Amino acid sequence: MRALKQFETIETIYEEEHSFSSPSPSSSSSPPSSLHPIVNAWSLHYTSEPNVLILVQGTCFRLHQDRMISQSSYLKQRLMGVSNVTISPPLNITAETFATVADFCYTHKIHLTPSNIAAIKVAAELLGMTEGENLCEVTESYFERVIGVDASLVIRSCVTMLPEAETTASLVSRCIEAMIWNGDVSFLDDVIEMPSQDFQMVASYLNKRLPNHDALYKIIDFYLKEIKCDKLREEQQIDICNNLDCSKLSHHILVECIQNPRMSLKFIMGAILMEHLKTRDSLVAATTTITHKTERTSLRQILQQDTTPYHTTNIEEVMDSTYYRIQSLEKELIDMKNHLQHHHDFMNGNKNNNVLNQERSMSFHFEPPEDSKIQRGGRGSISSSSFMLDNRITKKHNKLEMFVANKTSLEITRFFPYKFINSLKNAFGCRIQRQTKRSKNLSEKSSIGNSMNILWHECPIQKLDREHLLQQKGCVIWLTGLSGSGKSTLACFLSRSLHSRGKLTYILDGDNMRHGLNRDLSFRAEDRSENIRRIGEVAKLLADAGLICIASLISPYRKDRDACRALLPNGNFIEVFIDVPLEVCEARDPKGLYKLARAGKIKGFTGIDDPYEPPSSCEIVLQQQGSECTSLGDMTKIVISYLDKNGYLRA
Ligand SMILES: Nc1ncnc2c1ncn2[C@@H]1O[C@H](COP(=O)(O)OS(=O)(=O)O)[C@@H](OP(=O)(O)O)[C@H]1O
Ligand SMILES: Nc1ncnc2c1ncn2[C@@H]1O[C@H](COP(=O)(O)OP(=O)(O)O)[C@@H](O)[C@H]1O
Repeated sequence: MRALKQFETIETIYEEEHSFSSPSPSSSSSPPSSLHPIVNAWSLHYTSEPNVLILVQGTCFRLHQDRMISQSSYLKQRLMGVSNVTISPPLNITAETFATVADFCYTHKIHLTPSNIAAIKVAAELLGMTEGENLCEVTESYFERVIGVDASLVIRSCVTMLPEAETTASLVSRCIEAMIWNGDVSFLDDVIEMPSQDFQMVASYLNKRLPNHDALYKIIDFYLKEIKCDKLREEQQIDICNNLDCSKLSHHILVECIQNPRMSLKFIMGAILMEHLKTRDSLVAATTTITHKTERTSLRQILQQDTTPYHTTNIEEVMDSTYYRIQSLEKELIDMKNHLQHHHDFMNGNKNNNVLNQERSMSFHFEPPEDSKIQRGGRGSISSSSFMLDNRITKKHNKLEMFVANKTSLEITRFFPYKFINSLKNAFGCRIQRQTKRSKNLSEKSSIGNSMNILWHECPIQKLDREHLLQQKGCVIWLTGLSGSGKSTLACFLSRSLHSRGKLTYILDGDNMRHGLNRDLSFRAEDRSENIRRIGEVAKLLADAGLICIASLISPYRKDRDACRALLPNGNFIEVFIDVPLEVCEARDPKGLYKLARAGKIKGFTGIDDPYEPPSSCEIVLQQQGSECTSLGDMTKIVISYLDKNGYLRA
């Protein structure tokens, strides 16, 4: 193919065709003038007039049919037996782009840039330019090269060409993929501009392209967070989340997903199952000696296998507990025998007449109670099915019987020492699980921190019992944010509102705690960590007491907050980020501290010369609405409705 530069005489044979079909002549405009000389030169050289009209978004192009159909399968099909064709939306090609493409059809030269590549590539794909010199290939090879060096520019032009940019050649997802490889996250600015249906499409392409979905999770989470999930319909949110494949997420991201309130419930369920299967696989891998395991395992088999270790653990616990109960029974029986022996000897003064050494007296028979003082019954009593204490022990002709028969129940309790009764209560009265725990703890003396040989003491009244009493679930609402963001104020609002619903709360305010428990701590990083750790520990106790504990402190470092979260059972730590910009907090400056910090009179002030690390994923984010602060009433409602929905306000 000869370049048209070589033509010496060029006449203008190109002309606008105002009468060409729709739209009306008034809406037509001229194609770029650079195309005129090229078409003219071609006409002169081959002595053939332009013989087709192509109308592109209001602009008429008079061109040579053979030039166009030799390169474009779309035009070849459309121009069959006709001499005019209209290219209009939804075919997303502008007149300017078409002129460049037409130019290429004549000259096989094209000037590609990061800003025009998307439009030209899309046009080439839509027009099926895979014939002849092949604009599809030319643009493809340029695109591949340019995204390696300038993907941030390219993606901008690609996003404006959505959805075609994605449907024709996956341009946006390929840019994102390239940028992920280069560690460049500036594409997030472009992502946020996408309408949800475009984002959904790009995410679905990324789903297929990316071998690991950690980055895709971050992109989806960012999108859901920034556009605020509540602006999406539930199905849209589900569709977006469905682009994540749990099996392609690494462990820590999977765990993060499960706890992420922005993820759809369906996705979280899938993630939990995947986490469970992964854990199971690791366990199986660690324990099994089978090396050739090629056959597929059915879900039924998996579940059956899973229940086996569970049952084994249960059986072990019950056996532990039974063993402990037998041991303590034996011990108490020996004690009881010794005490009876002792009293018997004492009363009779006859050490040789030892009834308890006779075979018969080894078994105790307690008569059915007439007015029993301690009976089988509720928690705290001797709850064995076989022990009933009466004020008479029947052992005819035995002096012991007479002695006992004359005693009041109080004396009987003296006679059977408290320790014995308490031990019997322990041996019989406590629930198996609790007993098991205690039996373990008894044998496991630990060293914690600087303390040696310390035991954990279990009490039969536990968190669930207290929660039942209070009709609420013990938890920690952890308010974090800059100084002046409104933590203390919101804590009071929450406490008051919950109080009026009959719920028991307690506030741990950073400022207040520094007046007492934490008075020895400064604002250096390590002291802040210690401050947060201590408050976390106290909060944990309050939650265990069944209270709704509201901790309100800057807690600027993510790892410290995460450490507090880890202290509590899952779901008991509700992190609330009061996301108020520094400028707003600084303008409020209720204590004048920002002013002092700016003047350098306070060093290491959060937000000024000490960092604040916002939560990367927390249960609730309370953000400004545009330039307006969310009202305290609304913030309170958001938190309380979270508590309500998640069952914290009932036992
Ligand atoms: N250097 C520095 N940085 C931040 N804050 C400072 C500082 N010095 C004093 N204050 C005042 O102390 C309050 C913060 O205490 P906290 O215990 O919440 O802080 S932290 O969680 O240990 O970071 C904080 O109170 P709030 O305004 O309630 O947050 C400040 O008033
Ligand atoms: N949602 C809100 N809108 C407007 N002002 C608020 C809001 N929340 C708190 N404030 C005001 O901001 C200032 C700082 O609030 P405070 O609760 O002391 O913050 P923190 O405990 O985070 O330092 C107070 O004067 C308070 O009245």
